[in-house]
Amino acid sequence: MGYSFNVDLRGIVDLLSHHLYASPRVYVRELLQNAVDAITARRVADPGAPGQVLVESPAVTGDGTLRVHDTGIGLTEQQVHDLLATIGRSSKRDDLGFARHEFLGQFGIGLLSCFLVADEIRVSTRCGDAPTVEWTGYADGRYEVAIAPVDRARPVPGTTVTLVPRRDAEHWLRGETVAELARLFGSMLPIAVRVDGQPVTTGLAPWHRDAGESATARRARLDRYAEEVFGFPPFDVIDLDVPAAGLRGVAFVLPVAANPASRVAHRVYLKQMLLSESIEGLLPEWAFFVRCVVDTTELRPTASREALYEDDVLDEVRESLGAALRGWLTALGRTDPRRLATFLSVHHLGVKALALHDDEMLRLLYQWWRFETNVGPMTLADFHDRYGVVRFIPSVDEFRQLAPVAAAQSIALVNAGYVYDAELLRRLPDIDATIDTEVLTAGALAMQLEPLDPAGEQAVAPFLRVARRALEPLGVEVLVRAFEPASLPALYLLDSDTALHVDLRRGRDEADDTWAAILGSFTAGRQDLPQLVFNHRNPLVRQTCSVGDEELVTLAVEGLYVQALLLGHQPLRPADTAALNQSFLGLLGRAMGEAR
Ligand SMILES: Nc1ncnc2c1ncn2[C@@H]1O[C@H](COP(=O)(O)OP(=O)(O)OP(=O)(O)O)[C@@H](O)[C@H]1O
Repeated sequence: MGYSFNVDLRGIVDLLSHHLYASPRVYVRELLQNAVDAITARRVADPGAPGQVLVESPAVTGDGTLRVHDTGIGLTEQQVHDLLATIGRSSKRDDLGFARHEFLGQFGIGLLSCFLVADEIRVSTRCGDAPTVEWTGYADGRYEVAIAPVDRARPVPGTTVTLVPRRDAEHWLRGETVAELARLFGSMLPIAVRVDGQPVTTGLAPWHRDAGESATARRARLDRYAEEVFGFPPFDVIDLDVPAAGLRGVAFVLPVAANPASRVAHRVYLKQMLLSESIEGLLPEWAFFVRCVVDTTELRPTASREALYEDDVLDEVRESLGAALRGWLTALGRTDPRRLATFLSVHHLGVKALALHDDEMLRLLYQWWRFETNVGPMTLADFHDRYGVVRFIPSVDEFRQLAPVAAAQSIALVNAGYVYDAELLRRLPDIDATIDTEVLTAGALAMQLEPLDPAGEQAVAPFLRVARRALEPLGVEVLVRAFEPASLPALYLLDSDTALHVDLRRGRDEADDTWAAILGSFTAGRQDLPQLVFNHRNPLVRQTCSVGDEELVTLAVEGLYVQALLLGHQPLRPADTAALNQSFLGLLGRAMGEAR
């Protein structure tokens, strides 16, 4: 046997009025919406019918209540029972239960939001020539209906909704508060709304074009709007138009970098009524550098009207708005590259994140973003034109260390150590197969440094022997090469791969047996060591090579080793610090001894 659900009316009213909405202020929106929908409905049959909504605050009514009068279609007694007293019943859906396009409402619960601020809702309504009906609803789910006595019969069709405020909610009904909320939610409505006699609607969207308004004046007006609503003077304003979603609006480009992790909230109107000031997910995630204000006829609200319903139309809107922003960026590159460069200097992180998966954005960066290189700041396009292979180093420290040496060997290098850069450079062949990219490793650079001739090799052999003996305990391989700049005595070379194995080896030596065995399995068979390359063109190194005094050579080698570590921004291990102390104190001792 089948049963129907029972409903606890008080629980449902409480749920729908108190727990669906984030703030009581939405009651003004729901009342305006019902009034506007009623006028729309009346105008379907009678396009010339008056369209006015008048709100009277307690200051005007004088009895502590708030009243909303409209010149809409009104309700018959039967409709009152059917629509006002049945939760979830709405006149704004078609026979199949779909929302009718011309109306703002659809769920049949909006009026209940008035219980957020009121104990009692009274409706006096007249439809056509039918008698005026009075309905009173209470927060506990009871309601009363009666035909109005003659002295309260309405002279013309329309509806008045009266709210009797709850004790602690009177402030929500104050004239200024209601006017402010009516302006916030309804200023764009095409129907005249007055609060205590003052008009609150203009019917104009911020992006409208006044006849005779110049482009500069419109831009100044939009700038003021962005300041007022979003709190910043926009870097640029992008007009948005997605006909398939009945969407119009503008995107304001932030003048300062936004935190990619922060909430990106937009102001969204549905059929000219503000849905929410903080809608997320309207744009693709990467578009964190704009704030939008849009009006749409096709997107669907959730029942609380505080978010957009995730559906295919929203997906398409997201895609179209993303395309509009990308179009703006590429157009800026064509028409005003300097402005694009300024934009990129602020928002490069966002664009780089986008370029990881978007060829067009990668092309834009390739053409216009100036990377740090060891031959000065330069776009990748220029770099490629000048040097062919786009050689880069994926670590800032390594770049700092190798850049001057590479420059002296005429090797041009890009610093790709900042976030996303290395991945973007590796992706360059995706946008142009003729672009070669290559990571410069420390090992490859060492290969470029000129070896000594056989006689030179022989001459430095005693030095090498002493240097190797001094540095072997520190796990460093020693070489002598001749390279520029001659002012650099020694170069410490450690690429990331080797660094990893050096770390693992160190960990293995310091760990207990179990860990040592695990770490050992990673380093097995690898003998990579960092290299210390002495520069035979450096006068001090030449001198050290020719000194017969082994103790002095050892002290000099240790000192030069630690200096090379510091130049390469390498951390000093205890053994390195010990070598530094030994060298410094030893050399001082020798100098003092000689001075005596
Ligand atoms: N001012 C009014 N004039 C005429 N009819 C009204 C008025 N206010 C409410 N109604 C009727 O009461 C019904 C229920 O209103 P309610 O605000 O609860 O829901 P809705 O507007 O249909 O949908 P939503 O929950 O999406 O707002 C409406 O569908 C409408 O038929």
